[in-house]
Amino acid sequence: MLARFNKAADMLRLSQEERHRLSRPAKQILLNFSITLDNGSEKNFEGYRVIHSTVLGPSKGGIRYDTEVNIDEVKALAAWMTWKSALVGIPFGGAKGGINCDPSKLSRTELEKLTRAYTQALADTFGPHKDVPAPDLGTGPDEMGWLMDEFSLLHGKIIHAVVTGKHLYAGGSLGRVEATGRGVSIITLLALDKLKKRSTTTTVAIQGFGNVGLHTALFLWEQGVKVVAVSDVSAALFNADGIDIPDLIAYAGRNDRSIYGYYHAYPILHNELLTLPVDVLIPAARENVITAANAAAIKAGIIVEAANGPTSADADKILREKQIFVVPDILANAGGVIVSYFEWLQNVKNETWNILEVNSKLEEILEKSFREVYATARNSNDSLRDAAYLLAVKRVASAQQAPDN
Ligand SMILES: NC(=O)C1=CN([C@@H]2O[C@H](COP(=O)(O)OP(=O)(O)OC[C@H]3O[C@@H](n4cnc5c(N)ncnc54)[C@H](OP(=O)(O)O)[C@@H]3O)[C@@H](O)[C@H]2O)C=CC1
Ligand SMILES: O=C(O)CCC(=O)C(=O)O
Repeated sequence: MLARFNKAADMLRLSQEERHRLSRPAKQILLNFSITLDNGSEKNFEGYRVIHSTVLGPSKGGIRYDTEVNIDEVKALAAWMTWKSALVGIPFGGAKGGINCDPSKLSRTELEKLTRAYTQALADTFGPHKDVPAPDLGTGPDEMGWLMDEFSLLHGKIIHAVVTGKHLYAGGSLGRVEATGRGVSIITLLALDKLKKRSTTTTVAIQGFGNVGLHTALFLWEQGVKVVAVSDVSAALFNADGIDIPDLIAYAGRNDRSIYGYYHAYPILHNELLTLPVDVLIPAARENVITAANAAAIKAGIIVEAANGPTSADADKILREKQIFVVPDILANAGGVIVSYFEWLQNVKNETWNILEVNSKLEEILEKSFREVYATARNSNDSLRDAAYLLAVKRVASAQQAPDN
């Protein structure tokens, strides 16, 4: 994050003071709390919430339940949220949170206790006009619902707008569950169109088959794009004729959400997926999967970063030399936070929008943002990533310098 930020700061000729103010988080919270497990024993957890910036509005960003989450990761993810919201022009700052845990090893009751304990610890930090969490890796509508419920109990009234990504019955928005994947698919099609590479034979490989990967695969499949490879932790699968995504989703639904053992595709090695000869590679799982070690072997002409931070800074240079068209995460996966903004607006104004309204507004914002980033990159002969950072950092820096701040 810092390598990319510093490049934009150089281009904008920001002073050392401005760089510090913009790049360092406004607040970092490290939590330590325990819950009673189903077997009666106590278990201690470390939790995090980092508020990177509130310059453009209340801080906004997901909560991650994962064994690899740590304060440094959350700091980078929080800053990415600031640049993402600024880039697509929604009035939020950036934040991120997490709990170091393995959600697959916790029961539903334990996950609920964990989420409620985390919310209690952050009851003074969260708030509809202060800091508004959302789902990320390892969390979803259940966790967001428990968070909303606990926060409301602590404040003695229902407060829907404290969190987004909730179930519909708990004040969620139509279209939020699939928003990030829908956004990734919109951006992928825009990139293919721009490069005149969209055809009936366009092929895509997707790493990750969770919320983002699954919905990206589904929407691209619906548009006639051949999804030839997908993976989760348990397996990586390939079918040169294209995988029947609805059939795979149904299979995973019967198989504890795992794609392992699906019989209409061949198992391949996880690393192989990243270097397949496809038109588009979509990393939709974790950070730092495209590195200096494998970047030279990538054969896709387009990479659409659905995950946050999937490409390491030293891999960027190699991808640029190979003239791979990389759509950066802060643009590619912004669909989630955009529809989170719509959910927050509906909650604050007590409104319910229909799905056509949600999806058409989402598409409008993403198309405009893609056009802006593409034009900026062309004018300055920079990568889309440099252009996106330039636009985003400039917006936050100008707001910070404005007389009101
Ligand atoms: N949810 C959202 O709205 C947004 C998410 N993002 C980003 O998108 C990414 C994915 O998030 P999300 O889909 O919500 O998370 P989920 O927890 O829903 O899904 C993660 C997926 O990645 C898979 N995975 C994890 N590690 C690997 C690996 N090494 N190789 C292959 N697959 C792997 C998981 O497999 P398994 O199920 O087997 O564990 C799972 O299929 C993250 O970077 C997140 O920050 C960005 C914007 C918004
Ligand atoms: O929906 C949101 O508010 C944030 C989602 C998120 O964490 C992300 O975009 O990385």
